[in-house]
Amino acid sequence: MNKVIDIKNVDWLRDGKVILSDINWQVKRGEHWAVLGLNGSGKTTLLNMINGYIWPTTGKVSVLEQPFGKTDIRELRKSIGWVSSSLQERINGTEYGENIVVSGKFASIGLYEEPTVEDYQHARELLEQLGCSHLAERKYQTCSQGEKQKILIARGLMASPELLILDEPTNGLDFISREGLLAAINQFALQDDAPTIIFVTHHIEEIIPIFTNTLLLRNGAVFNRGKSKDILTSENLSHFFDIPLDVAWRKNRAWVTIID
Ligand SMILES: Nc1ncnc2c1ncn2[C@@H]1O[C@H](COP(=O)(O)OP(=O)(O)OP(=O)(O)O)[C@@H](O)[C@H]1O
Repeated sequence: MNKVIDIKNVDWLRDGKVILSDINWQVKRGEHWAVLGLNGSGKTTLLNMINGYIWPTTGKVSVLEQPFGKTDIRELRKSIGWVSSSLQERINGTEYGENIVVSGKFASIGLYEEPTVEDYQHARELLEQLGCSHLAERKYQTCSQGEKQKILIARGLMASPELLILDEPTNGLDFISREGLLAAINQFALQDDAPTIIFVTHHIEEIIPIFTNTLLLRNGAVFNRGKSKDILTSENLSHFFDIPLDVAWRKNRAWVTIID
């Protein structure tokens, strides 16, 4: 399978207002993308569409080569892992880390089906890959924000998805925890069997090297998309944010300063 996401000429209108406008975006297997945009630029709306929660007003959407309109969206969702802050709010705090991870297999919040010994083994392997095996036996409510995010990412990986969407996973993290989480994501993404990752952020410096490609969204439209090295330049981002910016690349990441 080559095209993980294929969005063609998509508009989405609500209450007479254009929320997404002429979106064209293709994600191929082997690529990992960052999606960058200010508040209200349409990032969540776009993710809702990729997950089949909303339908394009015009245009075509195909995910994992399943054209919307001709596919069972609920079946398709089993191949998509989605980690968002709204998920975080729905987790039962008294539940243990490994149970939360295992629940990802059933796409449920609690455990309604009986997991197997292999499921628990897989959950522990995922926690280990994210550098947090010790959280398996910890109650969720006793975990730090960064630890909670790692548990939720492991949960998102439990069903071995082909596409993993991380919607602002660093929200609420201090900079040390944030770097820890980004390092874990980077390392995980380098594995051969890693899913395609879409990483939504407000922060340019969070676009770590595995995010080879970047989509810039502004006012519900694609401002620019392509190789992160070409997209994250002083000139481009100054136009994008409409403010003079200087971008310095350090350790394969773009760091931004506002020029006064
Ligand atoms: N169901 C809806 N009905 C009307 N307007 C909507 C609806 N969903 C989103 N919008 C509007 O569409 C715009 C884009 O919203 P969206 O949540 O996609 O932005 P975002 O980039 O995810 O923002 P943030 O970074 O703040 O999460 C906003 O102006 C929002 O108010």
